[in-house]
Amino acid sequence: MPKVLISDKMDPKAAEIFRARGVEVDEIIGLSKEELAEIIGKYDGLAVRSSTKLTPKILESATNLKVVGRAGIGVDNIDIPAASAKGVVVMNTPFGNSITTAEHAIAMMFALARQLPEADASTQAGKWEKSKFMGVELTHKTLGLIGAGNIGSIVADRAHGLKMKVIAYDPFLTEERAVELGIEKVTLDELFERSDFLTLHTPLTDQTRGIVSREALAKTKKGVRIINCARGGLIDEEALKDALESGHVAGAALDVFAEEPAKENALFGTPGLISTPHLGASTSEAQVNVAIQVAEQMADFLLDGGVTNALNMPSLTAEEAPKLKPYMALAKKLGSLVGQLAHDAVKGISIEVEGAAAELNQKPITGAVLAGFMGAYSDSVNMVNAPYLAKERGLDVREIRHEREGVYHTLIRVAVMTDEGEKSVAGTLFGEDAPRLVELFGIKIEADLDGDMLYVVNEDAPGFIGRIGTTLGAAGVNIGNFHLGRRDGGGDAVLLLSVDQHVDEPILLEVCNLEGVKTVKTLSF
Ligand SMILES: NC(=O)c1ccc[n+]([C@@H]2O[C@H](COP(=O)([O-])OP(=O)(O)OC[C@H]3O[C@@H](n4cnc5c(N)ncnc54)[C@H](O)[C@@H]3O)[C@@H](O)[C@H]2O)c1
Ligand SMILES: O=C(O)CC[C@@H](O)C(=O)O
Repeated sequence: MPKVLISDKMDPKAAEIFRARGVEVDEIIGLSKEELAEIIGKYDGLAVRSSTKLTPKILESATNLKVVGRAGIGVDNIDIPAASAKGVVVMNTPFGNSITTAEHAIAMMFALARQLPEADASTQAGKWEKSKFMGVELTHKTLGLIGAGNIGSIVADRAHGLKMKVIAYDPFLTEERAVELGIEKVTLDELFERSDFLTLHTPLTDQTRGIVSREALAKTKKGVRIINCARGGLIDEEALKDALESGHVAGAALDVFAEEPAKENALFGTPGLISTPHLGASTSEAQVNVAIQVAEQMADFLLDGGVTNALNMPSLTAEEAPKLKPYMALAKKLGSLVGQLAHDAVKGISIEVEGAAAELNQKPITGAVLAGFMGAYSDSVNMVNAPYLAKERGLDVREIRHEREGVYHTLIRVAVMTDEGEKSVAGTLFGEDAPRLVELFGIKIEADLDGDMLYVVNEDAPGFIGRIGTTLGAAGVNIGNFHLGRRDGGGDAVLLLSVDQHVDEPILLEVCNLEGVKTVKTLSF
């Protein structure tokens, strides 16, 4: 009988389901990391919320662990690469707490508009300060969403009921989906300039970290009110404190903090701040939903090998898996490349397989492309839910199969349709299993897509490679590999550099300022 440990406070339904399905379960809450490392070796499954940190060190001791289930959305507390390397499947429950979290954001918005916590404290202190707490109405105010995925779109729906005007910045949101949601799609700057209330609903990624920065706050309307029920690192907390103190920001309601548990924080005590201890998902309904889902999914996997909502594993049969594995690795890298490089709203994506790839089940290849593509925008996407999410968001997904064999024995081409037209990338397998990019936006280029990379488009003129090499060298960035491509007949050249470390913003700016540079972007695989 498989054995599961529930190591965070979870609705009793989870344990009930495990037992009913024939899975042995222990519930031990509040273990230190040393205690967890000591006992984890006994378990086949680990069910967590956000308190348990599944680090590489703990995984080292997890000699029997096969699956980790996160009763919730964010998996920041689980080291997924380390779990994958160890062959441990990581699952989450991407939709179970969305309504609850959206409702928390709306509650925070009301609390800010009418200063409810301060008014409550003052009234209970016997002060009856009726004239001190002048509020604002929500009706006809503009609500700016950063991120309009599952939770953001529910917030938009509720805000419409409150007669608010909803605008959103989300690079993944198509015009069609925005129209369907009744949201006006705007640029990030416009969102900062126009919002009376601003609410965040994105995962924490390299692109979203510090998205509400000091510079961004300076662009906001005086008197803006800010709500964050997503992830702490999205806001520069020091800058927010200054903006609250100066009165530029009228109020901020935070459920999440850069460091959690936030027992101390520089923002605490700042006038206009409302805070809750990461309560977004804390309703009995949501906790029942996520507990049931996580227990069912983990029991399915441990008892029957069924895979649902896995973040690091495709749904596959035992025979297909080994053959498909290198093709899926290639597909995911190509999807991730276009996801990271597509700046405009993508309306559709086509996945074309040719040669040996055309003889295989195309669904997992498509799933891998979509997981790679959408993984550039959201951390809760996986092979299983990526096609569903793509459909829900109006992304037109096309699969094309050619039996023919071209220059390469096998080829996968991924094309995205944007307002600016179609852009495509293509890759093959070198040998049996080495994924290799062979074409990028119409330019022939051969590259491994691996680790940290730099994508540069420049004028095809002499001396450029020397200049970029010198600039990166002077900044202490070691180049592992250079891949070059140029458009036939002249014009732009493309450079893909493998670098030994993530290239920070100031260095990126230096590269950007080099003569002849048209575009620079960091990539990560
Ligand atoms: N406070 C809580 O207890 C609580 C509960 C549930 C979820 N969350 C967090 O809320 C966040 C949103 O969850 P969700 O289920 O809506 O996720 P989701 O993946 O459905 O939506 C995220 C959206 O963010 C968009 N996005 C990605 N990068 C962006 C960028 N650079 N700029 C603007 N938008 C960008 C994506 O396109 C997507 O539409 C996650 O961070 C999740 O962990 C918090
Ligand atoms: O489990 C919780 O309480 C928080 C969950 C939330 O942050 C999530 O990402 O699902």
